Amino acid sequence: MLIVIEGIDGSGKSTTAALVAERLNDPHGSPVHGGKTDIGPAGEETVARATRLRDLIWSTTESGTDTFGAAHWILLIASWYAGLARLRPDLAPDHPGVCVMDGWYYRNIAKTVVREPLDPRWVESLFAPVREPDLVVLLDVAPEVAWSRRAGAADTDTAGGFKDTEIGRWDGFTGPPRASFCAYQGVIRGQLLRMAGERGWLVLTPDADATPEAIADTIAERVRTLGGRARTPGPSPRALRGEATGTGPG
Ligand SMILES: Nc1ncnc2c1ncn2[C@@H]1O[C@H](COP(=O)(O)OP(=O)(O)OP(=O)(O)O)[C@@H](O)[C@H]1O
Ligand SMILES: Cc1cn([C@H]2C[C@H](O)[C@@H](COP(=O)(O)O)O2)c(=O)[nH]c1=O
Repeated sequence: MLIVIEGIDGSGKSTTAALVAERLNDPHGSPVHGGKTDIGPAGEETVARATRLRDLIWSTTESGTDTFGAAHWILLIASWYAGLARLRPDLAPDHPGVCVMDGWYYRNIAKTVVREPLDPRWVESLFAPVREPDLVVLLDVAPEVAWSRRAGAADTDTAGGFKDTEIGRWDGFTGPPRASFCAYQGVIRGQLLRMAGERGWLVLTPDADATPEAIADTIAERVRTLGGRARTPGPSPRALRGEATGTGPG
């Protein structure tokens, strides 16, 4: 079973995903908590190739503007996910265990269609080889909340821990870092909510003071409810996800 925690930058995806994995029992072994950049077990040559691609996407120094363009980036990212689907046994469609991923490619699609007027159907089609999760949980956190957690509430003039791309510098947002982050991430949040509606994700809108543990408890409970049914013939995982759409703690 593949569970994905999605949300804007800094919304708490990795914190929550780790806690959800801790809370789930799995007869096939311990639930795995993973990140999209984890390669998994592989030979030296494969690891070297994957590392080069990963660094090209996530570890290269990004200048203040996007030199290469949204199509370039999304093609690289689609290439990463196509390979990952084959490298990571826990992401294989027939893997019996539970994997909780912090983030998937959805945020990349959102950023791409915000950046340039590319055909959204073409952008989405690039990810056709990638496994569809059994459940996607959108942590619908306000950008102001995400900013204050990471950068500090009073810190408006420095970028805190956020990258230029997260502050919207590639997307024409030029103001002080906090204002730019909130404006840009507000647009991305809107795109993610649109995708949630179209794809039947579970949308959680936690109170700003909801603890990660409380949020993880809610998600784990929802997964337990879905888990048994998702493995039995009958309603498709998509139908089950649609059934689960709603709001959560807070
Ligand atoms: N419910 C919460 N309440 C308070 N702080 C939280 C909560 N969830 C996460 N945090 C804190 O917010 C910050 C960002 O969380 P985290 O790194 O999990 O977000 P993320 O969505 O994975 O970020 P990124 O998009 O950069 O990968 C961290 O400092 C984390 O400890
Ligand atoms: C299309 C597009 C791509 N990127 C690129 C540049 C960054 O290296 C990574 C960041 O990905 P993450 O999953 O959000 O960490 O993707 C981007 O930042 N914005 C875009 O619109």
